[in-house]
Amino acid sequence: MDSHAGLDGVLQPQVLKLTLRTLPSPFISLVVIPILSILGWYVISWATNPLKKYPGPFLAGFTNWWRLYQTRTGRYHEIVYDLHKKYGPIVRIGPNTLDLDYPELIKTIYSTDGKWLKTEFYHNNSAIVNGKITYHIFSTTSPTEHAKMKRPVAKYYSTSYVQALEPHVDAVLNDFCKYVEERFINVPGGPKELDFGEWLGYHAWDLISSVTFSRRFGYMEHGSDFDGTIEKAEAALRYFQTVGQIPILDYFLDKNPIKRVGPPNLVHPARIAVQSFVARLQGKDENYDPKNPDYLQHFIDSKETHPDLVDDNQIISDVLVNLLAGADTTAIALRAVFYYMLKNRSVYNRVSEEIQAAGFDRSKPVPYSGARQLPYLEACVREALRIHPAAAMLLERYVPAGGITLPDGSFVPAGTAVGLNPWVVSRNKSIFGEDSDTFRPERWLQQPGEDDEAFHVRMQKWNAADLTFGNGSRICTGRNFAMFELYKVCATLLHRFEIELADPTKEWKVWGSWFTIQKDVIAKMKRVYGNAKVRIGSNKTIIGLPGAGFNGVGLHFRRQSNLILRNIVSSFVEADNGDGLTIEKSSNVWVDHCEFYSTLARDKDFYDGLVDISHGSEWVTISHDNNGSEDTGHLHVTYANNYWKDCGSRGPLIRFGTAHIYNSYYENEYSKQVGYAVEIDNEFGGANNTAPTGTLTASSPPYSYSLLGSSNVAATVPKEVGAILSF
Ligand code: HEM
Repeated sequence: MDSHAGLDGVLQPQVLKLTLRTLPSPFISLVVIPILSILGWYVISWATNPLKKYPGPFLAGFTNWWRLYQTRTGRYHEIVYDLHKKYGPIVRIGPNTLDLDYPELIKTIYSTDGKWLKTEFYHNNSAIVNGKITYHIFSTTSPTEHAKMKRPVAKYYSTSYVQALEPHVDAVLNDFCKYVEERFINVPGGPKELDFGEWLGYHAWDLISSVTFSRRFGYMEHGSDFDGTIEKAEAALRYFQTVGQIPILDYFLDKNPIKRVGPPNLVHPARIAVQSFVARLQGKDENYDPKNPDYLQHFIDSKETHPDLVDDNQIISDVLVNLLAGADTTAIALRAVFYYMLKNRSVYNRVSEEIQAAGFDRSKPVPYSGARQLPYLEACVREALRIHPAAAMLLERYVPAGGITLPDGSFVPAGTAVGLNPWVVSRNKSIFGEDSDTFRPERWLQQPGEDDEAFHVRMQKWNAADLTFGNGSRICTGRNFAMFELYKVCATLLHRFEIELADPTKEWKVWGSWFTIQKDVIAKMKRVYGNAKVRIGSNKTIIGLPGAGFNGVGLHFRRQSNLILRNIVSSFVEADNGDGLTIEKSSNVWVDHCEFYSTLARDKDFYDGLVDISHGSEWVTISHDNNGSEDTGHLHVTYANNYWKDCGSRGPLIRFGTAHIYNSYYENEYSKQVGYAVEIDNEFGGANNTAPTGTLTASSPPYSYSLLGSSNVAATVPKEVGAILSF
């Protein structure tokens, strides 16, 4: 007892001290305890979470920061695909999120019944309008709101409306070809490398703006992302995919009222959208031709048909979604098709042969109706979209009330975020075969020994597993337009050009998460010309419909008589095939309203002549033609109302003949050849006619003709020449 009492006496103050010490210091109460509580909460949530049974990265079971971090690697698509290889068809990629690889669930999860709602992942794709967060057709998660936005405009994305956009697509595609030829092909020293991938992007942006408001952003013309919009759009995508993993971050970063650090504003597209809308309403939109409808006009019309649903803000929103959803996606798809074709030379050769054999008119873009008749091209496009889908992240949906039992028999409760990732499902080996990681277009064709029925059933199964454009009520609105663009652009470029990768051993670079953006597709292009001499017999009339012509095909009229050639465009005939038109030992020829051209960038003998009249040809008339001729034969030739521009030499060279040249305009001519000439009422663009004077007089020709007066020639003739006739 004593000793006890003694101990009490000694120890008591120390116990008191210890008790005081264990009272929480500010550090403990402000830091340690909250951390421990949070950790405890995490552990309890983890331990009690019904998704605990599913495999996946350890950290992903605790926090969405795991997947947020993965979006910053640029390899998100590959990381998730590898996880499926490791864990099987179900991978837990967040505490409440499952990434599934069950193609048979596509119809259920991406249904049209409005029960499987998009998650808040999509929400940060929104803006504050009049102080309120406003979602658009892509980002709204409410089925009611979505239906209200989609109903007024859905029909304008149907095949028939899309096909009516073909003139826009043709015009942009023609200019794409022109720019590429001028800047990278017909250049001193021959073709040079171009960043083909970037150019496909410029094309996609200019095209989507053209079909949306009949005005191009101008990236092709500038040959660069001159206003930074393409880069900003990529930055906005990076924000979207990253912040989407923890949606609440958007309220702090973008939607806070103090300082916005959200995605960059796309000022230029927004400004043009508003300008075009206002000009259109005022009837002052000079870019718009009512004969060629565009989406802006459709959206304005939708306000008339659905005044209760569409207001001006909705129209601007529809325009902007078109631009932002329809540019990068189609650019990625185009790059994928070309890259894989160019990497696999046998595929490239086969698809090129198919297109060349189809006999399309080389002077125009391939019509969509023709491009859709090419089975191997279709196989290439589908295979490229399969192996490189533009969107490669989970298309998240909430499991509705009642939950879902997965094919492995496990149960997933309501409220879980689930979905499939197009990148993963399109490589599913049970659907696409053991070689699903390989680009092999042939898989889309009927196989030897596979009857029609079996092929049909296989394609149905593959189509059902196709998530390239999403599925169900939230399927991509622009998919018909995207496919229209893909077929036309691929067919046209393969038809007009021979394309190869600058370094076939080099891989492209892909930065992937929500979109799989590619860089470094550097190529070399050459123009594909017809490569033939075509002989024409006597008594023929060849008249071109508007735009018709021959590229690289030399027409030969030899030892014949009576030929009329009108309204034809002839270009780039290499010397081996003669000239654009060669007339030898022939008589009675009328060439009218034709255009002949090649380029000054190549040696003058590479393409040789344009129109060559020689070996005693007789009674030839060249009228209303654009560009040049050479080597006039020693009999009678009339040149009336022609426009020669930038001819390198011999424009024309009159060695032996008698030429009557009048009402003709020579601009930038470099002809140094001599001959004999009596010229009347011509315009030499400031230069002098130094040819020795001949003996012809104004009344010598055995026909009547009228003169414009030399001072009127320059202003009049260029407008009246060339293949401008319509029949
Ligand atoms: C190859 C090109 C394209 C691809 C691969 C593509 C892909 C997709 C995907 C996967 C979705 C569904 C997203 C989800 O469910 O989470 C989607 C939605 C959408 N896409 Fe596309 N897209 C393409 C071109 C276009 C074009 C050209 C337009 C417009 C002209 C467009 C407009 C839209 C819109 C408005 C949505 C939202 C639809 C809705 O929720 O009702 N897309 N796209």
